[in-house]
Amino acid sequence: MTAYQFEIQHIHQTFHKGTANEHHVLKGIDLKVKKGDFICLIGGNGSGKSTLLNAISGSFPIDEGKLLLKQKEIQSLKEYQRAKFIGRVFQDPNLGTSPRMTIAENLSIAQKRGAKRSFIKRATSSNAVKQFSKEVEMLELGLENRLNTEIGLLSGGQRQAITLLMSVLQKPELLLLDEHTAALDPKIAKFIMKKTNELITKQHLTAMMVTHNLQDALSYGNRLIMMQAGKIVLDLNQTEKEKMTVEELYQLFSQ
Ligand SMILES: Nc1ncnc2c1ncn2[C@@H]1O[C@H](COP(=O)(O)OP(=O)(O)OP(=O)(O)O)[C@@H](O)[C@H]1O
Repeated sequence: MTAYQFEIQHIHQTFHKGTANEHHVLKGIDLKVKKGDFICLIGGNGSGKSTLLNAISGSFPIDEGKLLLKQKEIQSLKEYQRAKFIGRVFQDPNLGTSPRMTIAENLSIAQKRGAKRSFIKRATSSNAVKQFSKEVEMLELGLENRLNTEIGLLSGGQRQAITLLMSVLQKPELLLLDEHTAALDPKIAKFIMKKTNELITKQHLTAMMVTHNLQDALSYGNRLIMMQAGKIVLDLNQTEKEKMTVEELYQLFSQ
């Protein structure tokens, strides 16, 4: 029997239950994810992609179903508890970092999640800085020389690169990327996508990435999932993905 890294078992989610605005957004989602799977998740506006990632990370308690991470049920855990093993990057580069803290301090928070601030200060003044410097260097943005710069002074692209690094610093059991390049200019978006792929492959991370870029969805990862109206309607493996063209995928998307 395959031991999956992550399993979604029959998730349902309805918002505004019992009111005129009742909306059944996730309609019985099932998914088995192997360790090292890098899944691209596509689907039209409002199909439920972000809601699915929110359900996984614990933004709200799910109505029905189970979430199993390495065979342990996590659906009852609070969002902050899941954050210890689930990394997340959002579309907005302003989310996920503390703007008034330096790059080093932000990285320190990511590394010592849950530690007291005094500990974070000590960590940034010790060998940790050297280690951060090495990690930041791989982003190839020259930010290793600006570790004491406040995050709020960085450009959106630089900030998103740091957020990405922070999300993988503790080697998450599952990494969730929600259109994390969508707010960036095309050049930096391409660069961040390349770095994302490098980080995921190098660390053999298990990841789910929401994207509206069909080319990225075909180029990256080993599996492609499409959602429509709260259901998974397409699930392609690596071989099927390699055979598919953007035009063919677009046709399926538009059905
Ligand atoms: N917390 C919430 N309360 C009420 N409705 C919600 C909530 N979260 C999501 N929805 C609704 O669920 C539906 C699906 O939204 P979701 O953001 O998951 O779609 P999506 O596939 O990520 O879309 P997009 O591509 O536009 O980001 C939408 O109609 C949205 O308004």
